[in-house]
Formats: sequence, structure tokens, C-alpha cells
Amino acid sequence: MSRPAPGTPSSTVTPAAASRAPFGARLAAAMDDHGPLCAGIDPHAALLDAWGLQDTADGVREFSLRVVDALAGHVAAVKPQAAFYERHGSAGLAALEDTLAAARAAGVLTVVDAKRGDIGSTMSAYADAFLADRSPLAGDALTVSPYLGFGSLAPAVDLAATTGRGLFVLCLTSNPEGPEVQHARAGTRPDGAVQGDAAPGPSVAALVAAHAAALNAGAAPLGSVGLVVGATIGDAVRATGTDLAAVNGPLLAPGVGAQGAGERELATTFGAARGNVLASSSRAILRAGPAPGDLRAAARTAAEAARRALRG
Ligand SMILES: O=c1ccn([C@@H]2O[C@H](COP(=O)(O)O)[C@@H](O)[C@H]2O)c(=O)[nH]1
Repeated sequence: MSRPAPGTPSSTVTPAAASRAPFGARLAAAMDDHGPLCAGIDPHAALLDAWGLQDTADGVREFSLRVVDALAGHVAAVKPQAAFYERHGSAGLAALEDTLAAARAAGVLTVVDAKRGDIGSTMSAYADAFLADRSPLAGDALTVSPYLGFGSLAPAVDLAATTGRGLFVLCLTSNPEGPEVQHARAGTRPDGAVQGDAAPGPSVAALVAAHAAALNAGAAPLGSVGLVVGATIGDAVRATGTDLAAVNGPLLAPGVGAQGAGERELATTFGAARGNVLASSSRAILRAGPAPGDLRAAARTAAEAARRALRG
């Protein structure tokens, strides 16, 4: 088996990476073509059962391949949730690899929702796993967690830029527990200056958004460092002083459907940045399966609603 020589820099530019347009540009085109909707691939045990599949790695693979087959060409992106593959161990990871390969072959963009984040040296290994051309686990973009400090994400930021891939950095997540961390006041300003006790820093969410904005400065039509901003967060963008319009990157908005957000929430949450939003829905679409036509109809309905709310 051939292996890269020890010490081979992960930033090696392969011919594939050199010919790939940046993720932000590819996603902007896909959203224009198919509507601003990402369909989540979350093979929950209950969904596998409802589709007549076993709760095994083979069941997860079959489920995922059916979703890709039904939805490629009808949604801007698909988002496999890594946890549902990992729970089946190495065979589950192989199913994720097969899912990503099928999506690549079908021409639909992939966001691997693995929410990785660690100290910089370990983040380098995560970047190699999910963003390097040579990795079978690489999609078009990866969700990452900035809670070890935004700068710890640098290896992923660098490798994504080199290989034409993207990131979605957690900013204002859709779950009700998020505010205890994301609304808190940060200890530093975007320039790294430490705040004194007397002057509270920006909110953590605003700081994360400011870092993403700096990385996307000048990119057109859209930068490749996106944020995760849940569609369920109410007025948290205003409450945290988060400037989403300045980010100039895609905003992945989970929480549509099963978590309760709909057209109204999409229309009111994102302000002037709503044209950059990629609404994301998993269970609400997947429950329409397993018939491919029913899945497609559910995705089309969700995509039309997202288009009305975000681009109407
Ligand atoms: O803030 C976040 C970040 C990620 N997610 C993920 O999106 C899907 C949501 O699934 P639904 O079935 O549409 O509720 C799931 O994979 C989450 O881990 C999120 O919900 N919120």
C-alpha cells in the first residue's frame, strides 16, 4: 500500500484541488440552481426501521445511498451527520465514505456534520481526515467547533482554502443550551486584545462571526468560511450583536422542520444576511421516505419554502 511520506505537508495542492472552484462560489451557484436548502442525512434507528432497514452499518449505507439518489439535482447540498455513522464503528465510517463518494459522483455538494474542534496540532489531523483530497472522509465542507478558540481552527481553515473546501463554524446553534456559551462575553476582542474586567468584550457569537468575516474579506460571490446559525434562535442575532451581514460567507441554518422553525423564522432571523442562508432540515424530509418520489416532493416543498422566506 502506498502511503504519503512522513512529514508530507497536508496542504499539498493536488491537481483536483487546483481545478476546484472555492466552496463558497460552488455553494452560491448550487443555491441559485436548486434553492437554498440542504437536506440532512441522519439515519436515526427509528427512521431505518420506518424504511424497513436494519439498524446496522449496511442499513445506514442503504438509507444514505437512497437519499443521495433521490435528492441529487434537487437540493443545493446534503449533510450527512457523522454521529449516525460513527455509532456503527469502522463499518459505519465505511458507509459514510460510500455516501460521500456517491454524492460526489452524483454532483451534489456535501457538508460533513462532524463538529470537530481541538488544539491546533490535533486539529491538523482532523483537517487531514475531513478536508484533504486523499481522504475518503472528505466532503465539500465540514462543521467545526470554535470553543477551543477560533485560532485553534487554523489548520482546517488553511487546508480548506488550499483544497477548495469550506467550513461551517458553530456560532449560534439551534439547541436551547447554546446561549450559556454563545451569548457570554468573550475575554478578547477580534484583534486578540484582552478585555479588562471594566469593559466587557463582544459576545462569543459576535467574536466568532468577526473572525469568519476577516477570513472572507474580499471573496466573491461568497467566502468559504461559513457559520452555523440555527433557524430556531429567535432574536439572538440582535441580542448578541452578531453582524451576520459582514460575514460574507454562507450561513447554515439547521432547526427547520423537526425542531420547529419554518418559513416565518427563516424570514425574520437573519436580517440583511438572509440571501446567504442555506436552510437545513433532516428528519422532516427523511420521514417522507422511503419512496424516492415522496422524498423528492418533501425536499422540493422545503426548498420552495426556504426560497420564499430567504429570497422572496
Ligand atoms: O446548531 C445545530 C447544529 C447542527 N445541527 C444538526 O442538524 C441536524 C438537525 O436535524 P433535524 O432532524 O432537522 O432536527 C442534526 O444532524 C443536528 O446535529 C443542529 O440541529 N443544530
